[in-house]
Amino acid sequence: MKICVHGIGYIGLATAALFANAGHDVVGYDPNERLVSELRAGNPRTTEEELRTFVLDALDNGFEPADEPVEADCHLVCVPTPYDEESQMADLAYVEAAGRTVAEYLRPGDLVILESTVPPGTTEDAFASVLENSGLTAGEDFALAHCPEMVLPGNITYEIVHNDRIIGGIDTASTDRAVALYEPLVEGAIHRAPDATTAEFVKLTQNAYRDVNIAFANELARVAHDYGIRSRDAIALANVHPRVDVLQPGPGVGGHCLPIDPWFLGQSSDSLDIIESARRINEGMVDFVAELLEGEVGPLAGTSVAVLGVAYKGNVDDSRHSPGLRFADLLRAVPAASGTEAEATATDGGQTGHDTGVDVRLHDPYVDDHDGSLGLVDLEDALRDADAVVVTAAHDAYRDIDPKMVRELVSRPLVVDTLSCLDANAWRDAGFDYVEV
Ligand SMILES: NC(=O)c1ccc[n+]([C@@H]2O[C@H](COP(=O)([O-])OP(=O)(O)OC[C@H]3O[C@@H](n4cnc5c(N)ncnc54)[C@H](O)[C@@H]3O)[C@@H](O)[C@H]2O)c1
Ligand SMILES: CC(=O)N[C@@H]1[C@@H](OP(=O)(O)OP(=O)(O)OC[C@H]2O[C@@H](n3ccc(=O)[nH]c3=O)[C@H](O)[C@@H]2O)O[C@H](CO)[C@@H](O)[C@@H]1O
Repeated sequence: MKICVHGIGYIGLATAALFANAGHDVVGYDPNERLVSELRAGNPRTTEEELRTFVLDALDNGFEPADEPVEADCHLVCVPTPYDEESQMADLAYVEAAGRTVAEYLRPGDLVILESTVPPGTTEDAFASVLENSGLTAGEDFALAHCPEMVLPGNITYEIVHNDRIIGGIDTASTDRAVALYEPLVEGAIHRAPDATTAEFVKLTQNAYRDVNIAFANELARVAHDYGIRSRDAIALANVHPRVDVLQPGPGVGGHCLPIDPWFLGQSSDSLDIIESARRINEGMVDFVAELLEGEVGPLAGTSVAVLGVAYKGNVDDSRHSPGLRFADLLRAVPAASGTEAEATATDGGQTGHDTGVDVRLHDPYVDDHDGSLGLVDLEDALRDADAVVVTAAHDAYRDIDPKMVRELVSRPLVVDTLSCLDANAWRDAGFDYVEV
C-alpha cells in the first residue's frame, strides 16, 4: 500500500519505518527541510541505537523522506499538538494544517489516520471538517480513524511493534480499515474503541494516570523530607505490598505528552480536580529542588549552579517541557543581591555579564543546541567554580562521571541529585555533600 506519513519527528519517523519495513511504499513528508535532508543523507536524529538501525533499514527498504506530500492510499498524521498556555486550549494549528494538505491530495476510497494526541472529539469534528475541504465526505467517500501512539521514548523500536493499540474510527468501516492496516505489523493486541472520541479519551487517560501517580510520589518526597527520612527507602518498602506500586519522585514531569495531555482531557470539562492538582504538584517540584539547594548554600543570589540535564528524562534528546530548563528559569529569575556587580549588569540590560542573581550553566550531552538557543556549555565549563551541581536528567553519561574529577573543578562540593541516579557513596567519598529528592 502507498502510505504518506505527515510529520516525521519522534513518532512519525518510527511509524514510517514500521510500515516501510513491513513492505509498504512509504513517503514521509515533513516541511522541516533540515530534518528531511539529514534523513536522506542516512542520518536519523535519535539517541536510540535500535531506532537508528530500524530507520536505516527502512531507508534501504524504500522509505522516502520528502519535503512535498504525495497522493497515497493512506495518509497518517503525526504532527505536534502543543498546549497554548494563554488560551488554555490544545493548539491544533499543526493538525489543521496537515488536514488541509491531506485534503488537497485526498481521493475517494483513501484512508486517513490521525496518530497525534488530541482533545476528545477532534477527529470527528475539527479534523474531519478540514479534510472535507476536499469536497469528499468522511465516512462516505473516505475512511477516518484515530490511532493514538503510545510508545515510550527510550524504548520506541520495541514498543511500536509490541504495544497493544487502541483504534477508533468515525464509523465501523473506518475502524475496520485501520485495524486491517495495523494488524499484520504489530505483535500486541488491537482493541477496537467504540468511536474515535473514546480512542482519544483513552490515550489522554493513560498519560493523566501516569502524571497523577508521579505527583503522588513527588508529594511523598516532600512529606518524607518534613519527617527527615529518605522517600525512596519508604517507597521501596511500601511497594512490597502486592497492590501498591508507587512511582519515583524527581524534579517534575517533562516531555511533549505528560505535562500537556491532562489539560486536553479537561478542555471541554470542568471536572478536573485530582488531575489538576497533580499538574500543580509536578510543576512545583522545581521549587522544592530550589528549597533543597537553598537549605545547603543559603540565599541563591550570587551563586553559580551547574544544571546537568536539559532533556526531559534520561538518555533522550527531547527538551520539551523539561524540568531542567524549568529549574534553570527559576534560578535565572532570582534577583541579584543589592550592591553586587550582577545587580549592576541587571540594570544595564545584562550587557556586561550574567544579569541575574544566579550564574546558571546548562549542560546536556544529548540535546542538540545547534542554534545556541539553550545556551548549553561543555561539562568542564559548567562545573568550573560552581557552588552546586544539580542533576536534572538521569543520563547514563552522568552516572559515569568521576566525582573526583568534579571535585577538582567546583568551588564547593555540593551535588543535588534530583533523580537519585548517581552513586551516592562515591560522591560522598570524593568529599561531596550529597542531597537527593
Ligand atoms: N514524542 C512522544 O513520545 C509521543 C508519544 C506518543 C504520542 N505523541 C504524539 O505524537 C504527535 C507528534 O509528536 P512528536 O513528538 O513526534 O512531535 P515532533 O515535533 O517530534 O514531530 C512532529 C513533526 O511534524 C512536522 N510538521 C509540522 N507541521 C507539519 C505539517 N503541516 N505537515 C507535515 N509535517 C508537519 C514537524 O516539522 C516535526 O518534524 C503529538 O501529538 C504527540 O503528542 C508523541
Ligand atoms: C502512560 C505512559 O507511560 N505514557 C508514556 C509517556 O512517555 P514519557 O517519556 O513522557 O514518560 P515517562 O518515562 O513516564 O516520563 C515522563 C516524565 O516523568 C518523569 N518521571 C517518570 C517516572 C517516574 O517514576 N518519575 C518521574 O518523575 C520523567 O523523568 C519524565 O520527566 O508519554 C508518551 C507520549 O504520549 C507515551 O507514548 C508513553 O507511553
